[in-house]
Amino acid sequence: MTTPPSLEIENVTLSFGGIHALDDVSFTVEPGSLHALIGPNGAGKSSCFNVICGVYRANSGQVRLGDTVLSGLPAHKLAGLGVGRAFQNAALSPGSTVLDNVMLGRHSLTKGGFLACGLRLTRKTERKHAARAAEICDFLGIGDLVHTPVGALPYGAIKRVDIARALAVEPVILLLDEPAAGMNASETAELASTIREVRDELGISILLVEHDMGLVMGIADRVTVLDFGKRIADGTPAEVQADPNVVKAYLGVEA
Ligand SMILES: Nc1ncnc2c1ncn2[C@@H]1O[C@H](COP(=O)(O)OP(=O)(O)OP(=O)(O)O)[C@@H](O)[C@H]1O
Repeated sequence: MTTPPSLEIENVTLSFGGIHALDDVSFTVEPGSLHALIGPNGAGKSSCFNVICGVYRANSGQVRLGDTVLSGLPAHKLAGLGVGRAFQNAALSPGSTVLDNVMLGRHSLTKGGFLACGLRLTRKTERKHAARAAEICDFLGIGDLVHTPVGALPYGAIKRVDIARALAVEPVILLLDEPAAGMNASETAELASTIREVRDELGISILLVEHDMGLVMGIADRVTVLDFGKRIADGTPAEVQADPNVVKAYLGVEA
């Protein structure tokens, strides 16, 4: 297993009119680690996620994966560079099967993509990609659902399909935006152990953007905390939990 490159977020600033969504934010996702980005409502987590995956362009600062500068690249280029991402509102095709949705993630791995290749994609190649997509579904515990339309699945399974699609690009880093949003307690606990397995068994670095401090504290190696667009803490889960600035940001009171 080769060591993945680190993801560097360096002095990133993002404004919407007069609102500083991100104010000089820096942190590093170390190779093979599970790094959580947390903060209260409006702290800037989604803005940061969107800057990293090319949806928003930062006013200043840089995002790098190893030596590759990601800032300024369009979102669709990132998959080919080893960045997999799953969104808060899984943008899946509900009428298509689980396997067909996950196969869309294989798109970036074929020269020019499936659409460009059209009929030139050989059956053998397609079978190879379908087998890998099914293997990823097995890994995520949805292997028995590959022929089920996504629209017929319970919410927890839909989120897994979205993660499977992100893993189908064979990423070196997986970006997860509030994957537990809308899940019940047992779905959240199962998801937490799956995320841990992605790190431990696949060796993929993970950036987990999450509102819920409770979820990340048990699984993250390192935690960055944002509040009002600023980085207010960065450390191990125990360090940030004991940080008075973090307690104040979450509870609105001095520790
Ligand atoms: N597209 C936008 N246009 C204008 N302001 C925005 C936009 N997106 C975010 N903001 C503002 O930027 C700030 C950070 O918002 P962001 O959604 O990144 O926070 P968040 O930490 O993800 O919050 P939540 O946990 O509520 O999703 C907020 O003040 C928000 O109102």
